[in-house]
Amino acid sequence: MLSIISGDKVKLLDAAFIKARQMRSLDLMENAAKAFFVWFERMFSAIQGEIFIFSGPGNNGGDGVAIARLLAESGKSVKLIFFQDKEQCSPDYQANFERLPSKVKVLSVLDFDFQITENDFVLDCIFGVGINRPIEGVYLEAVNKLNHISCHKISVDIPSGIPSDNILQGEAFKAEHTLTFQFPKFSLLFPEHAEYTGRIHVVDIGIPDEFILNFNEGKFFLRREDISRFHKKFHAFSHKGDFGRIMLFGGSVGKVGAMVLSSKAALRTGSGLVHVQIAESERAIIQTAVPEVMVAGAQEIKKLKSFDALGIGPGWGTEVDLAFYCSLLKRYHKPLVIDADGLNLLAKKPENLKYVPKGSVLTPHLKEFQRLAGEAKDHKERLEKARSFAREHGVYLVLKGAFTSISTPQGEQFFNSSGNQYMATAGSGDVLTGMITSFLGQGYPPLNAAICGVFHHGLAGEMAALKKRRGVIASDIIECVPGTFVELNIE
Ligand SMILES: NC(=O)C1=CN([C@@H]2O[C@H](COP(=O)(O)OP(=O)(O)OC[C@H]3O[C@@H](n4cnc5c(N)ncnc54)[C@H](OP(=O)(O)O)[C@@H]3O)[C@@H](O)[C@H]2O)[C@H](O)CC1
Ligand SMILES: [K+]
Repeated sequence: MLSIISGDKVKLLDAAFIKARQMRSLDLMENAAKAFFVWFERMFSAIQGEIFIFSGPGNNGGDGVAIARLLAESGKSVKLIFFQDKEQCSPDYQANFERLPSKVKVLSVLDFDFQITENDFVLDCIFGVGINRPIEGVYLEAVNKLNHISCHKISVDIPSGIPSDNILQGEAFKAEHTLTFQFPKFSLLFPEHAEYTGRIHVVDIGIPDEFILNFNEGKFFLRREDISRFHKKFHAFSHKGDFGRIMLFGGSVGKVGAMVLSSKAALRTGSGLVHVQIAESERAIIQTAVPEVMVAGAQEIKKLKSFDALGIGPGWGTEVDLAFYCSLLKRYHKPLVIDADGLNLLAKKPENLKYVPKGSVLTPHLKEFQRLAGEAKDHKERLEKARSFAREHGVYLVLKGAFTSISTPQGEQFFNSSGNQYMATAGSGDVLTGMITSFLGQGYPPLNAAICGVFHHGLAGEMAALKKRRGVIASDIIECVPGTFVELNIE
C-alpha cells in the first residue's frame, strides 16, 4: 500500500534513501526521468509532433532536463525552455544540463514564441513539490499562455503552481495527465484540483513502500494490488451461514428501488441471506424484483442480534419513527452500516450518534457529511473534519466522491483509486451500502469491509463504463460486481 507523505518530507525521504543505498541524488533523478520515459513511450507510441519541455529552476526542472535527454536520444524532436540561467538552478539540474545532447534545442522562455500545435506535447516541469508560494511573473505568464493552447499536456510530479498539500492559490498549469512519482501527492486528490491534474498516474522510481512507511503520516493510497489482502478466504466446505445473514432497512413508499439496488448488490457481493425491512405496501415490488431477498417481519426485527450485519438508510425517508431507529441502534451491538436517510436522521438529532455501535461504517456523500459535521471551506478541511469525526465517534467514515476516503477511529485515512465520474448516478450509493453490509456480514472486520466495498464498487463502475460511459446506471454497476472478483482473482 502506498503511503502519502507531505511534500516537505519528500526531501528527507530522498536524503535518507540515497544515504541508505549509497547512491547520488542525481541517480534518483535519473530513475524518475526513466520512469517518466517508459510511461510516456507506452502511453503515446505514435508521436507526430514536437515535445516542448518547460523546465523550472529546481529538481522538477532537473527531471525535465533529464527527460529531454532521454527523449532526444530515442529520436524525438525536443525543445527545452528554461526560466533561469543554469547557474541559478539546482545542482542536479546543472549536472543534467551538462549532459544534454546537442540535438535538444535550448532556449529561454523570454525568447520563445509559443508556436505550439495540436499534435505537439508540452511537458510541465516548472515546479514540483518544492513550490512555496503562488506563481507570478514569467512563470505565471508562461502558464497562462500554455493553458490557452490546445495540445497534449503532461505535468511531471504535480501541475506547476499547485502546492503538494494545500489548496491552490492563484493559477497553475492545466494538464491532461499528471505523472506523479512514487505516491500521489496529497493535493492531487482534492476535487478543487481536478481541472488541473487530468488523469493521475503513479510511477515507481525505486523507493520501496516499506522505506516510505518510515515517513508515513497515517495516509494511504489503495491500489488494485493491495486489495486481496483485505479479503477473507472461503473454502469448499463454507456454507450459506458463513457468507452471512444481513438485514437492510430502508425503502419508503416510492423509494423501494433503493432497497432493490442495495439488496441485489449485497447478494452479488456474496451474502448468504438477505432480509429487508421496508414499507409494507412495497413488499410485492421487492419480492418481484429480487426473488432471492426475504422481507423481514416483526419476528426478525425482534431477533436483530441473530443477524451478522445491518445496513440502514437507503430510501428510508426522513419520516421514520426516531424511537424505532434508536431502538435498533441500542439493541444491536455489532458494527453496522449507515447511509443516506440513516445519516440525515442522525444529522437532525446528533445526540443519537452516541447509540451508533463502535466500529460502524458511515457512508456519507459530501452533502450528507456537511449535514453531519458542518461546512468546510475546502476539501482539505473536510478531510480533517472526517478524520476528527471518525475518531470522536469511533466509526469508519467513508466520504464518497472521487478518491473516496475511509477515515478510521485510529485517525488513519485510506484513499481509494478505483471508479470514475460515470458512477455519479442515482442509486450508486445504495449499491455501495449493500456491498459493505455484505462484506461485514461475511465476517470481515469493518475496515476490510469498507476497503473491499469501496474498491470493488469502483472497479465495477469502471467495468460498466467500458461499454456504457455516461450511460452507466446503478444496475449496471451491480451486474459488474461478480466480474470484479474474477478480475482481482478473489475466490
Ligand atoms: N523522490 C522523489 O519523488 C524525487 C523527486 N524529484 C523531483 O524533485 C522535485 C522537487 O524538487 P525541488 O527542487 O525540491 O522543488 P521544485 O523543483 O518544485 O522547485 C523548487 C525551486 O523553486 C523555487 N520556488 C518555489 N516556489 C516558487 C515560485 N512560486 N516562484 C518562483 N520560484 C519558486 C525554490 O526556490 P526559492 O529559494 O525561490 O524558494 C526552489 O529553487 C519533485 O517534485 C520531483 O519532480 C527528484 O528528481 C528525484 C526524487
Ligand atoms: K510540474
